Amino acid sequence: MAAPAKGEQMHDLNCLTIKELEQHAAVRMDKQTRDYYNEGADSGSTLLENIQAYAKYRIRPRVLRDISRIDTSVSIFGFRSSVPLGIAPTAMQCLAHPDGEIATARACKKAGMVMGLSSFATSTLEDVAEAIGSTPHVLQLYLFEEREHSRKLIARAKKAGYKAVFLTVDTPMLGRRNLEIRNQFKLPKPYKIANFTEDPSSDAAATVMDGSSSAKSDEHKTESAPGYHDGENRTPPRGPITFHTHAANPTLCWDRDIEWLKKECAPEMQVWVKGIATAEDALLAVQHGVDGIVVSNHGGRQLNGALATLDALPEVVAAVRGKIPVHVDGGIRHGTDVFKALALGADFCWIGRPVLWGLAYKGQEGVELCLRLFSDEIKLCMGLAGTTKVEDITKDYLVKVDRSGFVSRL
Ligand SMILES: Cc1cc2nc3c(=O)[nH]c(=O)nc-3n(C[C@H](O)[C@H](O)[C@H](O)COP(=O)(O)O)c2cc1C
Ligand SMILES: O=C(O)C(=O)c1ccccc1
Repeated sequence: MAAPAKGEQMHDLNCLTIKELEQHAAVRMDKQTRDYYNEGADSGSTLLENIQAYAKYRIRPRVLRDISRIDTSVSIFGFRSSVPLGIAPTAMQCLAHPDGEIATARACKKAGMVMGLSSFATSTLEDVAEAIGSTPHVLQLYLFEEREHSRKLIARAKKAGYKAVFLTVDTPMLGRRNLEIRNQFKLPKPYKIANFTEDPSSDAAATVMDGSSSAKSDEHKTESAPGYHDGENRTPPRGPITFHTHAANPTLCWDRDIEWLKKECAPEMQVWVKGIATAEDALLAVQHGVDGIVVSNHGGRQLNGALATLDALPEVVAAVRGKIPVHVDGGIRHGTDVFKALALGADFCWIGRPVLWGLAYKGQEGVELCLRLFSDEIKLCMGLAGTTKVEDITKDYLVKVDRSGFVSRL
């Protein structure tokens, strides 16, 4: 770390960009972790397009506007977030660094940024809540077919002060990730899927703890059938029952499940849906009274061939018409990406992999660096584009460049 001269910012001269952070992380992670974190589903084209979509837009900078006071902050969950950017929930952060989600929580607290915690975290939701203190935190939820697991998790989250539940809706089946399959990905000892270990008799705990096929899988086959809600006595997937089988819930549907979740979460926690990609589903989300939407394709890890999230964003924004907040994640690697997403109508953005790379690079310090790089870039972009307030970032600041180089106003 270079010592800052007066009035200068602190830089890590070995790591000045998120691209460099990715490169440092790549050589520090073992192959299984690197592949699990970085890959997308199938050929990975949606993962790539999430990133490339940002290059289709260019900024129209305005000048001579006195940008000496730039305010990058926004209100979210009754809190003033330092930037319009939060940390998306990603599973098993202890694979990147032993401090895992706790390091991420501490870095978020320092930066004044909201954190999403995965249901499949390697730290308990209570420990993460304690580490982040009064900075808002939300719990990502996979609604299990065994409702009791979800009910317990929701009750714990309420007690620990989580502001919202983000129901992940893009995993009715798990996307095909070929490197994960080839590596026979398993959570190495001593790490645990921390939120499900308290009740060793439960299916989820028994199967997520070691990720392997065991005597429990046979029990699961017979016991879990009543967990399906369509009345059919279907057989759960064959083969090893792992936490992957539990994350994917093919029975999820709007009427029954959103109503159930809203009742369970009220009044303390909001209910958001994460993984909306169309105007039709955005309208359904509004009709079902959810509190907010995250336009997401799970970082290109689910349906490969799905639209890049930045390309899905405008139709969602148009459909929602300001009735509820619309957030976006996927492929955000620069401050200018955040600016472009906001200009296209997003209220807030989230980053997934860059935080994992920060963790792998230097634990909490690496996450702090990641968040600082984004914050500095957002401020610089706003200033150079001629904006001093986040609310002022509108589509007037963007043009779209098509493949032949033709530039059009939005
Ligand atoms: C390694 C990894 C694990 C993830 N785990 C979860 C998860 O447990 N729950 C969830 O809803 N999304 C999960 N996501 C998706 C992220 O929340 C987010 O949508 C995505 O990472 C955003 O794309 P980005 O990585 O390009 O920023 C995961 C993503 C990655 C890369
Ligand atoms: O890897 C993922 O993208 C993910 O969401 C997940 C997390 C834990 C278990 C299964 C899937």
